[in-house]
Amino acid sequence: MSEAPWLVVPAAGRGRRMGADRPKQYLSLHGRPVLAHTLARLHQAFPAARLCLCLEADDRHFDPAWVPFADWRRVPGGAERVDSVINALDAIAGDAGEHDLVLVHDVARPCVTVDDLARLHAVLADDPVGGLLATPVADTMKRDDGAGRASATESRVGLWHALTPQGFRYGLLRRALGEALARGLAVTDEASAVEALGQAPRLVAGRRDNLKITHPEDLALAALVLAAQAASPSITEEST
Ligand SMILES: Nc1ccn([C@@H]2O[C@H](COP(=O)(O)OP(=O)(O)OP(=O)(O)O)[C@@H](O)[C@H]2O)c(=O)n1
Ligand SMILES: C[C@](O)(CO)[C@H](O)COP(=O)(O)O
Repeated sequence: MSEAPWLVVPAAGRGRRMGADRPKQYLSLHGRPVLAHTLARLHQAFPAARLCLCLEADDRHFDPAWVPFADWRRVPGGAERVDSVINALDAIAGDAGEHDLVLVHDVARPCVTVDDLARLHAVLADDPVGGLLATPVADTMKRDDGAGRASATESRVGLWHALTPQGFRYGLLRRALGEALARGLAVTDEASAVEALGQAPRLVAGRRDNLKITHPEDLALAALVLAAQAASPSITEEST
C-alpha cells in the first residue's frame, strides 16, 4: 500500500446557488453537517492522511470537533475555489515533497465512497500525471439557442462529468494552478489546469452517486444516497 496522501478540502464556499441561511457545508444531513460527513468518509479511507481544510476567515459555523484527523490545519479560503486550493498548497509548501500525492476533494461531496477513494488512490500511486474520479455522461446533450429552445443535439461520446477527489503530485499541481491563473484561464477543477500544461489526467470511473450538493434539491438527494449506502454492506461509513 502506498503512503497516505495529503488531503486538501476546499470548504470556503458561500453556497450562493443553495440560497440557505448558512453555507451548504453546514446544512444538516441525518443530524450531522455535510462537512462532518465528508471528513468522516475521507478519514475512513485515509486515517493517516494530513488534512488542509480551507475555511472562510470569518466562518462562524465551523466546529473543530467535526475533524477526525490527528494531523490537520486550517487555511484561509480565497475568492474562488482555485484560490482556496492554492492557499492550501502554499500552506504545506515547507512540508510536502515535490512528488507527494495531493488529493483535492470538495466538502460539498459527502457521498463519495470509501471504495472509490481507495481505488483512485491505488490507480494514482503509479500514474505519472495524476487523475480524477469521473463518470461518463449518460443523457442526451442539447445545445440551447440562447432563447430557451434546443438548436442541436450534441454528441456525448467521450464526455465525462468531472467529480472529486482529483489527485496530482504536489509540484505539478502547484505549477499547473499558478500558470493557469497567470494565463487568465477559468479553473473550475485541478484537472483543467493540468490539461492546460498539455498533460492528460487519468479518468478513473467513479460512482454516479458522488454528487455535489449545489442546488436545494441536492440536499435531499444526498440524504437518500447516504441512507442507501448505509444499508449496503459493501459501503461503510463511520458511525453517525
Ligand atoms: N472561494 C471558494 C469557493 C468554493 N470553495 C469550495 O469549493 C467546492 C465546490 O464549490 P461550489 O460547489 O461552487 O461551492 P460554493 O462556492 O459554496 O457554491 P456557489 O458557487 O453556489 O456559491 C465547495 O466545497 C466549496 O466550499 C472554496 O473552498 N472556496
Ligand atoms: C471541482 C468540481 O466539483 C468538479 O465537478 C466542480 O467543478 C466544482 O464546482 P464549481 O461549481 O465549478 O465551482
